[in-house]
Amino acid sequence: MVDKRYLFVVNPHSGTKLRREADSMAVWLEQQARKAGLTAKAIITRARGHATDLAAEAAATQKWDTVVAVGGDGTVNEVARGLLFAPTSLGILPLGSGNGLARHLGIPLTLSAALHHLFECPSVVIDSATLNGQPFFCVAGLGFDAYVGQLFGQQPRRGLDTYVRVSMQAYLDYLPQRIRVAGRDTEIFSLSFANAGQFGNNAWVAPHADLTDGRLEVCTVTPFPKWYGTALTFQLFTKGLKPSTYISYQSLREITVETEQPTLVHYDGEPWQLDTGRIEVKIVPKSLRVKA
Ligand SMILES: Nc1ncnc2c1ncn2[C@@H]1O[C@H](COP(=O)(O)OP(=O)(O)OP(=O)(O)O)[C@@H](O)[C@H]1O
Repeated sequence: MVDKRYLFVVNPHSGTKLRREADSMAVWLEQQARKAGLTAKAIITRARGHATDLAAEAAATQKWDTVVAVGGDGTVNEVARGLLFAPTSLGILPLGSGNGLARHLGIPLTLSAALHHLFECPSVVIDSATLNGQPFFCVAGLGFDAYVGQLFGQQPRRGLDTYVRVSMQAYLDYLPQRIRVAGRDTEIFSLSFANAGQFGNNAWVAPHADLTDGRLEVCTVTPFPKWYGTALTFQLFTKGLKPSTYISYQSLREITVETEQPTLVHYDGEPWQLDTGRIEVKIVPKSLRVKA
């Protein structure tokens, strides 16, 4: 059955385009849906968390078949957490900075193609995961990636160019951190919990990740010499990251990590300063219906 009723949730703080064009985007989306013979409403979010309230209400009332996150992975996260275990589907129009989940799912990146795809494609049921109870859908982690997420969140402007600048700056001042996993101490550059394969912008941290296998791909990067940074970056952006002296993978349903101090983590690129040194990450199999 093709979905007929669409609620578009537009985040005016995603990427670079929506900041200027959220109002006209909302009008255009409703028009396009009407032209396609569909029922639709577009709402611009008023604050962080608003998208979750809208999605949760849609799931509870079943007034909408699909709630569409119009934005990046942060918006996808907010909408998706309101739809967990509901018959209502998540849709994605990737207008953020990284768009990791959309890219993993093969959703087109141009607006008109993504909208056409959204109206035509079926839905599939995928896994989600939690980090200390906080749902995530793409990738969560600690170390360098969390530091980049924090610096990025502090920038007045989003977008790919900001990501590149912030990542390079972070690489210069980031210090590795010590963690304990299963009674073993390790020094890490980063530790990533991948439900989907990439952070966004085609940075593939776990090219083999499968959204429907009931597992997380845990990627540990240990501190590496400067010369290896170039090779690592090349592999990351060519989907070629693989086990090496500095990189290892584990395919797990859950993992507990301990840190000496409460640490900074990220979930789907959103920074989060924990108030505990214990990090529990778990897969939640088959928990989200998504149009892809
Ligand atoms: N009305 C709003 N006002 C302020 N912040 C908002 C609002 N609605 C959503 N947000 C927040 O905006 C942030 C950025 O959104 P999002 O992640 O979609 O964009 P992005 O960071 O540019 O893209 P990506 O995550 O793909 O890199 C998220 O943290 C989200 O919670």
